[in-house]
Amino acid sequence: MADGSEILAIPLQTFVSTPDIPEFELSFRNISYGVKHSHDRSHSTILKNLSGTFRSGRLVGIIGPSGAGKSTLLNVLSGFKRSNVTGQLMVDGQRVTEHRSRKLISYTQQDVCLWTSLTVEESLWFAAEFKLPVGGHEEKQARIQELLGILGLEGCAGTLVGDISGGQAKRLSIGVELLSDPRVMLLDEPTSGLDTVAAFQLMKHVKQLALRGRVIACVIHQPNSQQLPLIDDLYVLSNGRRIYNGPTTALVPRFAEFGLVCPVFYNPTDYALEVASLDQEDERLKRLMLAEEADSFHGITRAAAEKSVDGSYQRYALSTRQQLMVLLRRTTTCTLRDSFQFKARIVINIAIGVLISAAFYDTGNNADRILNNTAVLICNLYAIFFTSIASAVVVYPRESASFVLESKNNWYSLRAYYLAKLIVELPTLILSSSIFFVIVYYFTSQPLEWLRIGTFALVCLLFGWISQMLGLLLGSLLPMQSSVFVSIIIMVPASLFSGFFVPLRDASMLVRPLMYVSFVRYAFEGAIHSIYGFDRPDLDCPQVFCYFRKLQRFRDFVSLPDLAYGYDLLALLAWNAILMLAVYMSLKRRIKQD
Ligand SMILES: Nc1ncnc2c1ncn2[C@@H]1O[C@H](COP(=O)(O)OP(=O)(O)OP(=O)(O)O)[C@@H](O)[C@H]1O
Repeated sequence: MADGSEILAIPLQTFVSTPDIPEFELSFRNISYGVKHSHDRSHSTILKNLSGTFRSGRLVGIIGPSGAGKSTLLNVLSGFKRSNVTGQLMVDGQRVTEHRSRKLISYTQQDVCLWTSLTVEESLWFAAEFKLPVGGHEEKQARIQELLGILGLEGCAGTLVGDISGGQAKRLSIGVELLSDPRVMLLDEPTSGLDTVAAFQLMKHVKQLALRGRVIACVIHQPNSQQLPLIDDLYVLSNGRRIYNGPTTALVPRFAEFGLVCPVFYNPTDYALEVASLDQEDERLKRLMLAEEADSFHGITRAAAEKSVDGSYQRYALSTRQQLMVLLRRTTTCTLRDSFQFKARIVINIAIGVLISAAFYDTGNNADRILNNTAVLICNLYAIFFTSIASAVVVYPRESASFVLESKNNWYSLRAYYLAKLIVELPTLILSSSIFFVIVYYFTSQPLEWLRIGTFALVCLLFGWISQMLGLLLGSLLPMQSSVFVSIIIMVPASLFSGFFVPLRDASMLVRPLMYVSFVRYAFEGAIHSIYGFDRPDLDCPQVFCYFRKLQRFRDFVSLPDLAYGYDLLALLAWNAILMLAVYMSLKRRIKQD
């Protein structure tokens, strides 16, 4: 890859200037967006009646003070924010509906959301598989190589995304969007966090993409004197209102018309930021805003507002089955490569299994230690719960952010993603918990009968799946810190009403309903049935007298109804179904959420 000195020496004329997309214009009219504050139910308008035009082949810089609404504008134009938005989006004067805009416009957010266990080239490959339905292997390979060249990523093509620099990651996230060849690219602060050389290098690549005939608009915090010549047009925002939309070179004279005179030798964008930061009551600024608003009404025709270019629309490039196959391949690659979490889960399961076995060694057939053996069963459930929920809660928030972004950019459907997720999670759960299960079952001397092993394993599996789903639900709803906290809190009432601490028969009328919904109770009861039900013969008694030698006494003691294993399974299955549906709904809500 070129170093900084080379880049700075590249004259602008060397950029590719032949557009490969016919000329067009993206315009938006009267865009307003408001939010309702949840704390005091007040309402504020973030974007106020914004209009503007971005032309293909030109690089547009969106600037404004912090909080002016730059990111919000990109979110609205890209369709990422849809509720509480009014206004129109048009291509060449024809209205574009929401679905169509998703196809035309790609949006690269400020935070890079990439799969760190894939290499740069693999990231582009998987994106190509999702986005380019037609074309064989060679064609995709050629497109990827071309993109690696355009974005200056050839040197790190084989490097894991987790190991590349911030600038390379930003270029890769642009490349990933470029694969589908969007006509409009919106970039939110692509240069943030980069040094001046890397920022210029990136802007140079972006400029080249614009020159190929796309509309490219990017939020830039403060373009420096190197970057400024690359920016053809500016869109300046002040407190959610437009104060300029036009060629960079015409900004200073335009402001001067309103008595806002840019000092000589001043960077015009610095001055634009100063103007945008003026008191909103400043007469010159008010006049400028009014004039801009009046200008923005020009050019909109009734015909333009009524026509639509939606036409036939296919949201995804692949069928659901094809999406599922690519998702499974990607997840498997990432899981195998980033095996730390999986290995850690196995090691933790073995360690806890050994600890429980040491503490309750050989209790299984001893009538005198039957209460200890009951503790083995509940400890077993706790271990499964925490190891299953913890991995989901810790890992999922990051993964779900990537999923939301890819889903909003129409890579694949929620259905395909969710199915792939479930298919990958199940063997992980089975493998990690069966190691633990075998250790504890054998060393605590539980009965070696297939019926009991099978029924107990089934209870553990269903309980583990509930824990995993609960982890995914929390991970998709809450930030990591909160979900870890909530996952621990949930276990307190769930175990209190498990029937281990307070048997159902002793529970007060107030507590009973809670026991009937506690998934830990059904798992615990199912485990007791497996181990002590199904007409198990009397236990060994190493003492002179063991009260619980006769197992019916123990079953009465724990108020275990006869023949209830099936009900326990049904209850666990119902919990699983509810949680799986809840995870699906919460992911659906995440995609729709602004
Ligand atoms: N969902 C929301 N709820 C409440 N306020 C919001 C919401 N979204 C945006 N805002 C407010 O809208 C304003 C504009 O936010 P936005 O992120 O678009 O600003 P920006 O110009 O991109 O700022 P910066 O340069 O600091 O990133 C801010 O005052 C922000 O607090």
